[in-house]
Amino acid sequence: MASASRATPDKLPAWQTLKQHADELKGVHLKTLFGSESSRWANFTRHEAGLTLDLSKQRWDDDTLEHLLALAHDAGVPSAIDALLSGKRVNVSENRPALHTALRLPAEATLNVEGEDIVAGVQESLAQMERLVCRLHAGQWRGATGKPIRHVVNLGVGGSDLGPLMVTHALADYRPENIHPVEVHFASTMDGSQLADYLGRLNPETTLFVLSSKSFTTIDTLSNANTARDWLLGRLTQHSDFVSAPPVSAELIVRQHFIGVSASPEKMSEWGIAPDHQLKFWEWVGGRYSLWGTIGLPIALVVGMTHFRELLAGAHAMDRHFSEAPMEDNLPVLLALAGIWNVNFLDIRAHSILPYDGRLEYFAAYLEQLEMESNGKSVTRQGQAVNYSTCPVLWGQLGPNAQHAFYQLLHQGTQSVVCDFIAPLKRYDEVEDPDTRRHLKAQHRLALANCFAQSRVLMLGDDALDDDGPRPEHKRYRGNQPSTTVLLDTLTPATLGALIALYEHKVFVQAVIWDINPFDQWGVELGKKIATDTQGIIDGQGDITRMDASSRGLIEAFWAAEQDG
Ligand SMILES: O=P(O)(O)OC[C@H]1O[C@](O)(CO)[C@@H](O)[C@@H]1O
Repeated sequence: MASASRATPDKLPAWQTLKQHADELKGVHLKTLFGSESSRWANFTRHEAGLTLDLSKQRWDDDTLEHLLALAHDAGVPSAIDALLSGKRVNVSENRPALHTALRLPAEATLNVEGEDIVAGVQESLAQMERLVCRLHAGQWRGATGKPIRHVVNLGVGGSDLGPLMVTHALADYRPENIHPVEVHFASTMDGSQLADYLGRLNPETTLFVLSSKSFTTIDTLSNANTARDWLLGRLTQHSDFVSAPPVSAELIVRQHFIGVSASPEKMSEWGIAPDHQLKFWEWVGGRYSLWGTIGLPIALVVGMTHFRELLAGAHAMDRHFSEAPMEDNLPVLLALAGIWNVNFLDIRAHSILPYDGRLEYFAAYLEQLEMESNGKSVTRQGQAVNYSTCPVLWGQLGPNAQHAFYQLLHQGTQSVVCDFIAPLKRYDEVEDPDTRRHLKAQHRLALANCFAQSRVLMLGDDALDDDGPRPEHKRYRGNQPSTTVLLDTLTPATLGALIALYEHKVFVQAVIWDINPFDQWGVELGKKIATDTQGIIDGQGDITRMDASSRGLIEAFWAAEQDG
């Protein structure tokens, strides 16, 4: 990481140069940039690890990129990349490394961190996960009444939910054949509504819960876990209409129906998870960076270990590129610099993520945590308030659906938004029936046509039309909205791994330039504490008169509703 004494980015010479350069470029429309540079596609597009990154529709030119690269250099990006990948304590507020990249190193690699090679431990944790996956896929994992497990419900939230949820959905086509069928589900919300749905329709005899929580203290997950345990105990320790088998002991139920995944084995044991059903990981893996290890158990259950390892290999290919490629060809660095340019120099602080592939339905939700929990910070690594913007507001959903929802604002709203379009070049080759394949391939072409059309209209506005006849103001498009397009050669475990790693490293490079720590999340702590106090007051154990009028009114409304029955 950059040295503790480095200047904040706004004090670096390249920052001032960029400010002046932005003043010159601000009045230049994107269509003009394209008009004057026929080589934009070649200049601003790079291909790596099955991904094509097209940055040509950013509102920048060759000089901009040169100045941004100087900024990255002055901010110490190359040495920060080394520090990250070699296991230096880059997470300064928690005084530990951030070694998610170690989770995807090849088995034969070594990585010495503070005198210890950590690769062997990582491989052993993957091997333990593989043993559990094999038992489930062989139908050998039996519930307390002796029936093979058919349903696995992941109970986790944030990084213990979003990554596995996103990847299992994206790679559902990669389910291995000829295995005992195990369906994977996710329940995250503390209100219990997702879990209640599963409890209403799953058979307790054949359902296994994975308690996924790095800290094993997250109330959302623990409250779901307690509900699940009571549901199992209620159904399986006594005779019921629902369960045919004779009652079994509570101990056996907890043993056979729960796996724990956490960095705290003590807390898993306290909760009652059997030691051989505990999958561990390390404090040096951040929650939102944890899908690559044992938190990825639901992924391995859906796609099998072979595909899971391909996911890791794809991410590792991006890690190597990140580590070795010169900055001007380095995809994560370039993606990060485009973001810095938009946020800090063009004042564009809204960012939309728009995949044109239904399999990437949860990608935006995943990135919302990755980017905003990492870089939604306003103090430097030395604890001083920043006087420049950091992470933009980031949101998104499937592009084709968003076209019918919020694209109106992108095209004619009052503020600039930068968009990331994401799509695979090839799709549906594996569909066996020729007629269905032909139809689906036509739908893929339709989706790509829309994807390419939208970024073009956002760029050119009215000029996307050949006919520029007079039209009323409400039908005008100003264009000039920047965008990035990421094309996957095809969506595979490997290219998905590379895509996720691309964004992880982008976030890191931006954090280095902004001089903030992307690996902590102190901003979520106060809310948790006040929620505990508020729960006490709701339960009648605290002093409501200490509260503000609004919060008091809300609690009293709840009490009144409870009394009404
Ligand atoms: O895995 P855990 O410890 O349950 O935490 C879940 C999530 O909660 C957070 O700590 C935020 O509250 C995230 O950073 C994390 O991914």
